[in-house]
Amino acid sequence: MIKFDTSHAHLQENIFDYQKAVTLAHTQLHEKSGAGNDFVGWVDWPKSYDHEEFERIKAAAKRLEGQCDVLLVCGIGGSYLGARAAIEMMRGLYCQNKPEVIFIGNTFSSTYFKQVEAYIQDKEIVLNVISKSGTTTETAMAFRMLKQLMEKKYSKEECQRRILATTDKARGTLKELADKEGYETFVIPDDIGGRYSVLTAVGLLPMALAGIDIDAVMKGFAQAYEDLKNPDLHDNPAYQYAVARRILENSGKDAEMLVTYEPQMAMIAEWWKQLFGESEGKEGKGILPCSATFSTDLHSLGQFIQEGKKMLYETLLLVEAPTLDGTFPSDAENLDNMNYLAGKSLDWVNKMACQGTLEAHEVTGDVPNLIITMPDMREETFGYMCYFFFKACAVSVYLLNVNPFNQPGVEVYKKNMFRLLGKN
Ligand SMILES: O=P(O)(O)OC[C@H]1O[C@](O)(CO)[C@@H](O)[C@@H]1O
Repeated sequence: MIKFDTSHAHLQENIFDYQKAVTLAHTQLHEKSGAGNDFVGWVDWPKSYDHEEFERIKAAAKRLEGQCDVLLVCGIGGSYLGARAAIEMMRGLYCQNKPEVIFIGNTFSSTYFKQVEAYIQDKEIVLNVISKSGTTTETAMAFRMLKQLMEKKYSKEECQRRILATTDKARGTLKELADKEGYETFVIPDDIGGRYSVLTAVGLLPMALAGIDIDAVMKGFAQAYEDLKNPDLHDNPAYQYAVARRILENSGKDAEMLVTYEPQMAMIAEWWKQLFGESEGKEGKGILPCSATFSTDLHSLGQFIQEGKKMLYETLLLVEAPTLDGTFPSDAENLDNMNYLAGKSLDWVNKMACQGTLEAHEVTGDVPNLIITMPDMREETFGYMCYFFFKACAVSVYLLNVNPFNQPGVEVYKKNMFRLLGKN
């Protein structure tokens, strides 16, 4: 379903020379014998996920269908990015179906919170708070304020219907609070870290509440599990991508720019940045993950990519069939001289821009390009793509001799912040 192409990357080593190291990384993942092996629950999740909970997610979505104008999804990092990436990719950015989805609890910005608060005042709302620890400050602050707002607006029983908590199965502040208040709870599994959790309740509940067919998402996820379970590099595009990254790094590329040509995929890039950045960026190692949306950013970052320091390579995340398309109209007067495009499809123009840019960057600019192609931006493809990136990331990071499943560096800012906030 996903195709991977290195023919524009000018790799200076042979991918297949890495077979031994890849087989070892694959075995460590599947046999849970590598670094961070407490957090590899996602590897078998397409098969082993909790089917009973999955049905509860669908039931909650059905129960609340048509009852909210705005779905508030309160979380940060791995408890936020996947759900947003999924919903934006599959629904597009100006979806007219209800509910509107607003993400909150992912910033300390007072203006952001107050504007959302004012915006939802007269709207029917449902709130899904998502936090494994329950103590993440951005999320906990927003949740307290939203909870109070909802308690003013709705009865206790109605709050119990409209507030859903996704958290640890047994412990933690949020689990205790939810049980005490009588909210329905959904589980973030112990052995799946935040950035690998989008196809647990963390992402599936917001997706289902937003009207997305999560059966189809899980079908694509399971398909990827089958397609990518062979360690043979000839048969495994995710592992080819994992190796290509290391080869490009060996040739002096310190940054990987994930490029999409669809604005509704911009959050996929944000999700991908956390996945690779938190998994790989430690012990002074790693490729900096960054992103761009073309052609928009060709009018800003394009200059640097074309002629700036040769420190980066691009990974194009391309889509064969757009969700919607149209035809460019002809104009009798042609005052804007645009008639040369009359009758062409809008997506064809986007594809030609991509082709021209690839040639400009690769050939003239000497910037290697890896190409990942997906058939569309629909449910099955989303599920498939998640597993593709999970496996590619974990194996790529194992090849670097780094634990892909911890994030010790994230705690440093928190310590300083808590000291300044007077938390003991
Ligand atoms: O679900 P929680 O505990 O609120 O954590 C959210 C995010 O915070 C981090 O721990 C980093 O601070 C991420 O790894 C995680 O995805």
